[in-house]
Amino acid sequence: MIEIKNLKKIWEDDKSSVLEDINLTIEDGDIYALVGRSGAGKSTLLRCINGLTSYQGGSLTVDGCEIKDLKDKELREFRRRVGMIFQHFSLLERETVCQNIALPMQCWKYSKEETDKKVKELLELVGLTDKMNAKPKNLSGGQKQRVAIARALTMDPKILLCDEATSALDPKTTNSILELLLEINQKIGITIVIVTHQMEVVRKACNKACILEQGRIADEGTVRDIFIKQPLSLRRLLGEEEIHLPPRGHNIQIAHMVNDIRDGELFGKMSKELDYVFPILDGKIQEYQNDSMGIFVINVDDAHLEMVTQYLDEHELNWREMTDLTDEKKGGEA
Ligand SMILES: Nc1ncnc2c1ncn2[C@@H]1O[C@H](COP(=O)(O)OP(=O)(O)OP(=O)(O)O)[C@@H](O)[C@H]1O
Repeated sequence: MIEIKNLKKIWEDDKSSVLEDINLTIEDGDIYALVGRSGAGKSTLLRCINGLTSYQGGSLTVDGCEIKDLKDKELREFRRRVGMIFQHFSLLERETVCQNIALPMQCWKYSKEETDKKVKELLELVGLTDKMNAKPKNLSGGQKQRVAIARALTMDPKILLCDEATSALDPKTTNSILELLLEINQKIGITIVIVTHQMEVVRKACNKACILEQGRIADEGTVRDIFIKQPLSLRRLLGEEEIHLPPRGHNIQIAHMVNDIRDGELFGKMSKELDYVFPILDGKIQEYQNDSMGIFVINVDDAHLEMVTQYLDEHELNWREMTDLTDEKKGGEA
């Protein structure tokens, strides 16, 4: 378990604060997303977790062990158990796939026999057995990331840190890498922490997330709750300011998990029961780990606002009025 309490980090050079009062818990087996705008402090927080950068206040423990108290040798030992992958894969171009994967075991002086056995297992896990003798320059981006994942798993880490690991990949390849990460998470129970700016990565792969804004946690919780409640921080991140809505009436956004809708077609039923026809301005279904979420925007006139919002509350549907990003009515918090 990774426990972070009141964490504070200041850059030494200019004494600027980059992380302030960070509190979060990442349970064993979580796939946890750290999201936020560029410069919010995501990579810095990730680097605090594996001791690549220090922190000045608060506490960061991994399985009860305070990272900033670790001496050099202990820190090296700790890092063996934390794998890391990056956006640009960081492979050695002159070495083959096999040699790249074997690298950490060679550094730690494992026997050739043990190394070969492990590399073979990992090649199978990441689906690259047929590319074992290829050089990175002859691999696609997705294949390179598979090699990097295999290399990160050689020392049987308990934690895998992913820093924008799918940002350089096309959507289809991103999906295949996410499927691999989910498979690894389920097969070996590894905890995965993902820094990303890709919301589809958060929705498809992660069970929990934290939104960082200027070095502070703006929102934190299960991915399902964050996306269904659509907090201000998420909308700022999604750039909702740019959506143009009708100036008349009330634009109500409704979010629900598809599995939660038991009574068939939601809006037809609502319109019939309320005897009120309203326009649906926008609607999309987004894929989540084990479900899909419907997000719709309807426009309601003044006279029917109370009736509609009461209906939504009674049916425990998450809704909010899309006014501006700071002042809004909200329901469905239950
Ligand atoms: N060594 C450093 N010294 C001083 N400031 C730094 C240093 N490294 C990073 N920063 C600053 O700290 C802030 C957070 O950086 P960080 O890389 O953690 O952000 P991020 O959320 O990961 O951003 P991005 O999504 O662009 O990678 C930024 O303002 C950055 O300029």
